[in-house]
Amino acid sequence: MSRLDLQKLTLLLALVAGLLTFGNSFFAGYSSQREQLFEQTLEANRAYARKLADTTDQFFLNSRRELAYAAEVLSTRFDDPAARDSETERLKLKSEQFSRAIIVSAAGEIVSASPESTDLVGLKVNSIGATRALKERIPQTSDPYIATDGTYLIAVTHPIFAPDGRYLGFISASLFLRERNALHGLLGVHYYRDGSYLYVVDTQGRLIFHEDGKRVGQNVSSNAVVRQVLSGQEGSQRVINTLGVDMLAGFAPMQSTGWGIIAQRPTAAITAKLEQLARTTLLNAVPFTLISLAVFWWLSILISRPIRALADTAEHWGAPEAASRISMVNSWYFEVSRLKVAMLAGVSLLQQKMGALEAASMTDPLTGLRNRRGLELALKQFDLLDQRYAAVTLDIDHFKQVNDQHGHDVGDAVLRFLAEIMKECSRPTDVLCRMGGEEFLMLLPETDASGAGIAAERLLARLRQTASPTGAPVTASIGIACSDRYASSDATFKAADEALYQAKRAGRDRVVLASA
Ligand SMILES: Nc1nc2c(ncn2[C@@H]2O[C@H](COP(=O)(O)OP(=O)(O)OP(=O)(O)O)[C@@H](O)[C@H]2O)c(=O)[nH]1
Repeated sequence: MSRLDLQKLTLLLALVAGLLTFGNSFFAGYSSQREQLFEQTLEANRAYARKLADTTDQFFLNSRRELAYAAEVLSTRFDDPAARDSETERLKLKSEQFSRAIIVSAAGEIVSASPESTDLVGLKVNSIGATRALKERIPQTSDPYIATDGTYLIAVTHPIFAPDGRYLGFISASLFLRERNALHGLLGVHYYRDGSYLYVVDTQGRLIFHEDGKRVGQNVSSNAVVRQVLSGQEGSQRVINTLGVDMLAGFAPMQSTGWGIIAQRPTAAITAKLEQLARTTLLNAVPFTLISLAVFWWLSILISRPIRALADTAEHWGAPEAASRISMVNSWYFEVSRLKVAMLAGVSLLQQKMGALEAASMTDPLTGLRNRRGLELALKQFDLLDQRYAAVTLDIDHFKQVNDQHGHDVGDAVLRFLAEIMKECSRPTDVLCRMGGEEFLMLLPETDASGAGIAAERLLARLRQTASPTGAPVTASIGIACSDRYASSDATFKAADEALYQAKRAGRDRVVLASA
């Protein structure tokens, strides 16, 4: 598996951060919108239930007034069949509010009915509603009951009294609950087609009105909302309905009858709407997300590029061009510029140390002159530049005696002393080496035999004139050979050595030029 680099890492971090932020705000927005919608729906349903309760109350008030008027008319004409039929007819047909209108005598006999087709006239009433009306003799709106002819209804009744106070009977207008009735006109048109509906319960919690006509008559008093509205409360509540559906219900009681009106909307309808909204929001967010990703990607490249460039140079710190490669990195932000400065310092330190080590490996520790490795490097450079040189070999005379007479330390000091004299008597371009023991070699570039001879004589003269660490001057013998006369550097050195040997044999303290 490839290792994660900074660019991928920054991109990944940006992605994770972006997703978390987006997810967080998305879900926070979603939840708060849902709560808000729930509250709005609950309040709308409460207000709607209230409005319908008021409208329905008004309907029953008006109905009572109508009946009161009819009772007034009939108080003096109760015995007139035409008058009775005229009132039932008016109530049933002209108002078109009621399913049926009847007049019942004080003896409990139906004396007029509209529509006439019902053929009720002459029947004795025995239903709960009629019995109660006959007994209580007051205007009232009944709870639902099954009428004498088996119809499930509610009835608005008004007693009829003669002017002398004699009870004559009552007039009744009824709504057939299992048929289309005035309540449908008042309540039936609901505003949503998403499972929202409303229903009306009587004081016992039985359904008087429901969009599903088959449920009329069913007792739903176990419903928490029904219990509240029947206790006279108005309000709203999230509730699981009798069929197990999660609903947002608003409810209001009716003043005139004590019934309750409940308007409700399925919670799922709102959630579905919100989910649609969420999908749209997500889809709308796609282009923005893509643009953000592209920007993040571009930024991650910008941020990681200098770090990567620095990391690449780190693999080649030892290389001579490392410093210049690091310098070229575009350190456009603070951290990278700090890192770059630190790396440059590190590289320079490393190269110094490496240079020092390299120099040490080519230097004779006692004298500070080049050793054999140093000589080889110098020869390579001469070869590269095709440079000729004069090889000057030098050996201290009777050095053994120095050691013997003055001790090894003084011998060392004499070797250092000679090295200093060699440096003083040479040019910066001359290559000065200690070949081992008390043997030295000088390469004088672009110098011919006579030039080298003059330089060697000058050095010997200087030695003769200067007191060495022994307290007295030391002398040396020198052999010279010029490279242009020999096939190789080895041959040149060999020739110079032979010349030195001749100088020793000839009595030392002298210069001998190799005879090629
Ligand atoms: N103090 C000191 N002595 C060294 C060092 N290297 C070699 N020698 C001594 O140098 C002496 C070289 O002596 P020889 O090669 O016999 O020659 P010489 O005495 O210089 O005599 P000629 O060369 O013939 O003039 C030896 O005694 C070595 O011990 C060194 O690094 N320090």
